[in-house]
Amino acid sequence: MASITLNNATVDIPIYNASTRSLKTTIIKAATGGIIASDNKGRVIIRALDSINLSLRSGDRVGIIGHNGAGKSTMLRLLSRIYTPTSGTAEIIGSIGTLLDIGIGIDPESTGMENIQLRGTLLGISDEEIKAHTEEIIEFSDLGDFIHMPLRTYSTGMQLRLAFAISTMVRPDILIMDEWMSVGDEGFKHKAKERMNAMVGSSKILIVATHSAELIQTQCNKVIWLEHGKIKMEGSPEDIAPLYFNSGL
Ligand SMILES: Nc1ncnc2c1ncn2[C@@H]1O[C@H](COP(=O)(O)OP(=O)(O)OP(=O)(O)O)[C@@H](O)[C@H]1O
Repeated sequence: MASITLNNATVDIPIYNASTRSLKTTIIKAATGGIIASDNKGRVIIRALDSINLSLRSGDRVGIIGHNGAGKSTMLRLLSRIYTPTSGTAEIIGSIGTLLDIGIGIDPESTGMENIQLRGTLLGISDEEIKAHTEEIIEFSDLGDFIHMPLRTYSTGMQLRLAFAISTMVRPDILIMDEWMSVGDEGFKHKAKERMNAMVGSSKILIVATHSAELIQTQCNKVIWLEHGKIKMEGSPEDIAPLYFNSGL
């Protein structure tokens, strides 16, 4: 079973080096971004998500759309448990896998082998699971003996191959992605697509933030349209996508 329940979930990001005084003149709301405000202690905050109510169940394949700064990445971070709500609640049941910033946690001075361990640990994967997948990651990334060399000796494409192979080693209940990942040269792209499809196919809930109408039409059965940190509309791709993509945003 996998489920996500957000109840009036709000995410405020405190900004420590901004002054509230200069904001008093900013009456007109910016066209993009969350709401700039001050909290009850007078500190400047950005309300990136504002009172979100959401209920997702197994079988939901959700596309999150919205203009720049609407709150999509913040939503992905909240659903990945990177952020906790400032107020309201987020109940997330099921194992979570993310394909966000796949290069994070990759150390250029460490070897490929060491990076499998480092990045795997950062993704919350147990030592046993990392060990069980190591051979398969080496084979999939096609790095041969380079796996024993420091990452700074890899080309960008080689680094991406390894990062991708590590990030896709597990099959989570809830898969959270920032756009569709396309990595490597033509040969690798094909393999990577198959592996992505397998990961997406076995996930119970898929959440992808995207600016692509095609991705929404082909992969999603639900769309959430965010604007200034709030849900503006929620519904089927057939209903929501034309409204959003034809709105000139
Ligand atoms: N680390 C941060 N510090 C301060 N403000 C932030 C931070 N991250 C996001 N914000 C603010 O939160 C709001 C939502 O940002 P978010 O990155 O979630 O938007 P987005 O919809 O993913 O945008 P984009 O399509 O441009 O990536 C914006 O107003 C942004 O200024």
